[in-house]
This record gives sequence, structure tokens and C-alpha cells, in this order.
Amino acid sequence: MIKVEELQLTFNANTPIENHVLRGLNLNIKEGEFVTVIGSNGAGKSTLLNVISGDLIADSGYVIINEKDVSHLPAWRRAGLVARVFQDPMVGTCGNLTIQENLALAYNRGKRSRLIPALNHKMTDIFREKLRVLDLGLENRLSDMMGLLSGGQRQAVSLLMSTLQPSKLLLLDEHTAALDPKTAQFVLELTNQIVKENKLTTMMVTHSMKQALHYGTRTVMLHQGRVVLDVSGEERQKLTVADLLTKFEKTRGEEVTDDTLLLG
Ligand SMILES: Nc1ncnc2c1ncn2[C@@H]1O[C@H](COP(=O)(O)OP(=O)(O)OP(=O)(O)O)[C@@H](O)[C@H]1O
Repeated sequence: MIKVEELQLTFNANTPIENHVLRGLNLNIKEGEFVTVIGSNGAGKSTLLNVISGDLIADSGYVIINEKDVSHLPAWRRAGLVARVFQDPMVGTCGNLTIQENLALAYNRGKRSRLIPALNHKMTDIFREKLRVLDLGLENRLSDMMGLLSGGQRQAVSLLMSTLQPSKLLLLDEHTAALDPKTAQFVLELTNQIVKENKLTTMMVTHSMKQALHYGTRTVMLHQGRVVLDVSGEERQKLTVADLLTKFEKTRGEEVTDDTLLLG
């Protein structure tokens, strides 16, 4: 499903602030896998997601999605392949469009715009049914501006949008980090449900080791632009947060001081 090979990326190359972020990163994700991604600040997690989505083009290496080499395709040409939900609920949906207009944009993604209507009754019915499942009452607010929704509601709609796209690949970049704990829990459970029901191949970046082990089928740890730990199956099931922290400390060669990792 996704294969990234020998990814190299340096920001501000040949300047005093040169930052070699991805250092030969390799990762192979099978269809239907739900991979949680952890790593310290600056390890390259968001950069990796940006390279997969096409928001950044790596200096070298390959990004292969569904056996298609997309390494040099810009983000808009990968739009039908990749859905994303960001940390900031304001990113990824348009506050100045209505809920149904946002959903219609996702629904029409990857299709030839001249051949499809912007919005029709059939689409509205589909959106209403999908929104009803969220149990947030949004099925009665199709014409409300997206900007009126709370952060949690926006993330829920963003997740729903990912199921309307042709893409089967979902990239989640700390998508619950800006939410209060109860809402974050709701959005995480919703994520799990949507991923399972739609058989989405998913990468979820999180700073919480607890979440990283609880959700998904596989956990990878990035450090200095490479994968340094990759666990799944029985090995992962047996891992505790304490085990993961120990591995994390060993990798970094120092004690973990980031409270969010210890408490998460
Ligand atoms: N567009 C950019 N231009 C220059 N430097 C960047 C850019 N994007 C990221 N960086 C730098 O690259 C490094 C890796 O950033 P990245 O966001 O991938 O890390 P991360 O693992 O997601 O960290 P965090 O957990 O803090 O979000 C950081 O040092 C960051 O400052």
C-alpha cells in the first residue's frame, strides 16, 4: 500500500541552519494496517507525513502508494490517494463553507470537476446519513458554516470526509492534541471505528505512548529521521508503556523529560 524507501530530506541545505531531517527512512505499510507513529520532537514524524501526502518532496528516495511511484507528484495530484487530518481543527476543513459544502469537496475529490454537480439531493442524503452516525446532531446542521463548529466536531467531520474520498490511505497528524481530554477520547474512538469500518490504511502520529499502543495494529518509533523501532502482533500486545519508554530512552540515550510522553 505505502512503501517509502531511503527518504532523505534536508531543510535549508547549505546554510548555517541546515537541518538533515529524514536520513534514509524506510517503511513498508500493508493495506489495512493501522500504524501509530511516535518519536521525540523534531524526529521527522510530520515531515514524513508531508512527504507521503506530497506537501513536501524529498531530496531523494521513493514514495510508492498502491504500487504507483508518486515521489515527484505534487499534493494536488495525490489528493485522490491520501486523506489527512491535522492537529489544528481549523486546517483541513474550510470555515467559510457550510458543512455540506465541505463534505461535497471531499466527495468530489479526485473526480473530474466539469462532469459532476457541486451538490445534489443524493449527496445531501448521503451526508445526512453519515453525520447521523456521529451522534452530534450535525445531520440537522448541514447548512451551518463549518467555522461555527467546535474543534472536536470539526475533527469528527474531517474524519468523515476521509471516508467520502476514493482514497484508502488516512494520515493523522496528532489530530487529537488540540482537544480537551474527553473530546480527544471521543475523536480517537471515532477514528478507530471509521478506520475499521472503511478498512483504511492509517498512519497516526501521537505523542501519547498509551494511545500508540492502544490503537492500531503496529507501532513505529522515529528517531533522527529513521525508523528505530517497529513492533506489531504478539510482541506489541505484550508491550507496556513502561517498556516503550525504556526503548525510547535507550534510543535517545537519555532520560525522557517530555511530560506529555510520560503522562499520555
Ligand atoms: N518547512 C520547514 N522548514 C524548515 N524546517 C522545518 C520545516 N518543517 C519542519 N522543519 C524542521 O524539521 C524538523 C522535524 O520536524 P517535524 O515537524 O517533522 O518533527 P516531528 O517529529 O513531527 O516533531 P513534533 O513532535 O515536535 O511535531 C524540526 O527541527 C523542524 O523544525
